[in-house]
Amino acid sequence: MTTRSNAPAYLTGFGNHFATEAAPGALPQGQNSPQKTPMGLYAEQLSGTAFTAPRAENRRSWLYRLRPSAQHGPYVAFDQGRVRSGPFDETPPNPNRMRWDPLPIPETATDWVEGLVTYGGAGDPDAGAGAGIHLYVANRSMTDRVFYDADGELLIVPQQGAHRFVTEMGVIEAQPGHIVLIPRGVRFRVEIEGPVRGYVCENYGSPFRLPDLGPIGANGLANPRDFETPVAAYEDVDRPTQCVQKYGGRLWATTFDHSPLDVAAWHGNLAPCRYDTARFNTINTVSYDHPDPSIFTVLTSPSETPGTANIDFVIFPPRWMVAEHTFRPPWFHRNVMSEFMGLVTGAYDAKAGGFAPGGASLHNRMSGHGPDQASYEGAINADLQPHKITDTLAFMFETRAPIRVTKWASESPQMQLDYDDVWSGFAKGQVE
Ligand SMILES: O=C(O)Cc1cc(O)ccc1O
Ligand SMILES: [Fe+2]
Repeated sequence: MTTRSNAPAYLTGFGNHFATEAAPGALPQGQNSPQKTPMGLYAEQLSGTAFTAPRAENRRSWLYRLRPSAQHGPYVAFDQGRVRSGPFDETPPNPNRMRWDPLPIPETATDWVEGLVTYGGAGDPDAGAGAGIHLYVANRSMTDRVFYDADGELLIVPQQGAHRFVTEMGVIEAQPGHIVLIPRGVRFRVEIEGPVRGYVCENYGSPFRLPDLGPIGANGLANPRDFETPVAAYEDVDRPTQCVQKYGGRLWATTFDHSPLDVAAWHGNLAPCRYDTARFNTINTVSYDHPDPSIFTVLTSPSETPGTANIDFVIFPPRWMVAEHTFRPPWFHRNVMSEFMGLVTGAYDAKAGGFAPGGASLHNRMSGHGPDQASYEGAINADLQPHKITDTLAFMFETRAPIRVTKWASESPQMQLDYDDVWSGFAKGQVE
C-alpha cells in the first residue's frame, strides 16, 4: 500500500473552489478532461447539484483517480439491521416528547457502518426533502470497507473518541467538538483507536450552507475560513474492498478489487470538510431576554420557503450569560419546527438532569417543552451576575417537517419512559 500523503493537511474556507494534488502534476491544467490525462489517471466529475443549478448553488468537483469508479460488479442488498430511511412509516406519527439515554458501546466488534442506528427522521430521500437522524457506536475501524450515501449529505457530530475519516478526497481527523460534513456520494472509511459514539444528520435536501447573517453583518457565527477541507490523499491498494452504499433508503454492497479511495488529485467546490465548534463566534444578548436559538445556527439546509429550513444545525456552545432581569435558560415554548437534540459534553442549561452526553431528545411540532423543574427553580432564584456556561456542547437538528421515530427508537431500552415527569411538578401561578 502506498499512501503518499498521510498526515492530514487542510485547505480553508467553506465551499471554496479548491485544487489539490497528492502527486505533483496529477491535476490537469487548463481543462477538466484532456484527451490524455497526466499519469493515465481517470477523470471523473462528481456532481452534488444539478448541472444547471444556479452558479451560487452549484457544487461539483473533478476527481483524478487510479481506476474509474465505474469499475465494479453489481450491488446486492446489505442488511445491517438498524439503518432506516424516509419515508419514515414504521411507527405512527407521535406527538409525545421523547428522550433517550446514551447508547452503550457495543461488546462485540462493531465498525462505524455496523454501529449506525436510525432514531427517526422526516421526509423522503427520493423527494429530496427531509433528513434521517442516526446515532452510532463503534469499537473497531472499518477495514477493507468503505461507505457512501447516495440518499443524502452526512453531517457527523462525534461525541466520544478520536475519529479519522479516510475519504476519497483526503483525510479528516475529528474529535468531539468537531463536526464533519461529507457530501452525498463521497466514499470514506472511519478509523478509530478506541470506542466512539456520535450523531449523524443525513440531509436529503439542499446541501448545508452557512446561514445569512442579516444585521449581524459580514462576520460572526461560523466564519467561512474555519471550515477545513483535506488536501488530496490516495491509497494504491489492490485488495478486495467492500463498498457499502445507502441508496433509496436501503443499504447495498459490492466488492471492488481495489480501494476506491484512489483519487490522486481533485479540484472543485464539492468536498468534505470539518469545523471545530470551538471557533464559533457566539452572538447573544447583552441586554435582556433570551433570544431565539437561531442565533446559534452553524449550517442550514434551506427549503423552498424562505427562512423555513429543511434542516438547521444549531449548537449551544460555552458562552457568557449576562442578560439582566431575565429568565436566562430556554423558555417554555411550542414550535412549528421539530427539534431533535443531542449533547456532546457537559450539561444543558434547560435540563438539570436526565439529558446525558450521548443521549438524545425529540420535541416535535407544537409539543410543549422547556426547562425542567430544577432548571426553572434555579433560574428564577439565581443571582443574575455575569456567568459563564463552560464545558458544554449541546446541539439541535431542527426541521420544518415533524420527525417520526423508528420502531427501534420507540422500543429502545434507552428510551426514558418517564420523560413527561420533568414537567409534572410545577406549582400553579397565583392570579390575584
Ligand atoms: O428546546 C430546546 O432546548 C432548544 C431551544 C433552546 C433555546 O435556547 C430556545 C428554544 C429552543 O427550542
Ligand atoms: Fe425547543
